[in-house]
Amino acid sequence: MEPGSPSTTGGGGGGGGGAGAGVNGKYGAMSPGSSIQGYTGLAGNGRRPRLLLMGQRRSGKSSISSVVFHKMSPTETLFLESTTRIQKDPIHSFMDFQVWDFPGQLNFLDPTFDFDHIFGELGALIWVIDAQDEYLDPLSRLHATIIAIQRSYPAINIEVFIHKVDGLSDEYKLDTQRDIMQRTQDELSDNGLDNVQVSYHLTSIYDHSIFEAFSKVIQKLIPQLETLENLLNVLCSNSGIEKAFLFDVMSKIYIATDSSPVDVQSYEICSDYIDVIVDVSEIYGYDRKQPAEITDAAHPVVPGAEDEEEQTAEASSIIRLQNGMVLYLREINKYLALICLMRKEGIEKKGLVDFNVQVFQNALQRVFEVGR
Ligand SMILES: Nc1nc2c(ncn2[C@@H]2O[C@H](COP(=O)(O)OP(=O)(O)OP(=O)(O)O)[C@@H](O)[C@H]2O)c(=O)[nH]1
Repeated sequence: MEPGSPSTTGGGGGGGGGAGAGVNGKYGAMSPGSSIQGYTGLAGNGRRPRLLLMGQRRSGKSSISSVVFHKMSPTETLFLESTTRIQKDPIHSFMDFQVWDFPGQLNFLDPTFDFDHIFGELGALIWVIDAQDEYLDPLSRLHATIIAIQRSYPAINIEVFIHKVDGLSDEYKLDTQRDIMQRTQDELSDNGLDNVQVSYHLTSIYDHSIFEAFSKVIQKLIPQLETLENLLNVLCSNSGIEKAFLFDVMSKIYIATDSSPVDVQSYEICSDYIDVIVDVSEIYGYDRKQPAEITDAAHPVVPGAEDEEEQTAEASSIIRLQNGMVLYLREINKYLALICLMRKEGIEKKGLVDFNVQVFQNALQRVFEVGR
């Protein structure tokens, strides 16, 4: 959370220390050293991955970028004007990357375009197809693009967003996806490209699907992903947590989760929880210094100001749900928050959960430090 997040520590009815049935003896404190096992090393080349948003005119590229990265409400996208030149949007978050939004009418396969300038940085090509519109033409442009870039830039992840599926029945959505996949596979095979990995996502800006799709796209670009998953697995198994997500708060993209399957409802409730926290922060938050600022000689703690502990304490919050589950949120750093879903018995040992989360947080910091 940004400085200004609420000091909701212990809020929402958490911290109950009732009879500890259910978790006794089952979970244990994590040892600080054990949690960074499985660390696999980093690319650490200091480059900013680039996400290229391409597709036909009015397919929804600018809307996607505005909703996910600029918190625009989906209905406001109705008033977006057509993009006339490449929009380069640097995103500063837990990982710096760039989003390039291409005008739909631009023919970047034209030899006058500097291919290397567009595709040279490692990243992802996100091809947006309007599923409510005629898609055969856009699909052949996608095929031509993959064929043109594959040999020179095989490391680019190709992600197809079958977009605007909010207006379609479940059956029609799946039929459309199947058709697009089949046509793409056939076309690539005919061109001798049998092994190209293309991922498909059904998306809409009117629900969580666009955030989930972006989460998957971004995760592929995080060299530490495997380590983060291992850390979350250790945290879950030691703390009675059923599902844990590490979220980038501002974009609501989850950058890692434990290896149990993601069910849409858990993801949605965690994502909604972030909205609640961000809204509360905006109203009741106060300016908190970052730890680096506090120890910085240029910014000494002013006598009489809130004490150092309060200044640096991470925001946290607990919400008990009607179905007996508990949502536990803890700020990890300026950008990231951990959100866990657990049974109410799990939170009866809140001290243990807090301790394990602290160990997880320290390990995470070390992982990112090595990355830098
Ligand atoms: N129903 C529905 N409409 C959407 C969705 N995403 C975008 N739109 C609408 O699609 C229209 C075009 O969106 P834009 O984001 O301007 O499309 P674009 O691809 O950037 O268009 P160009 O800039 O011309 O290339 C807008 O009216 C959006 O409100 C979606 O998920 N569902």
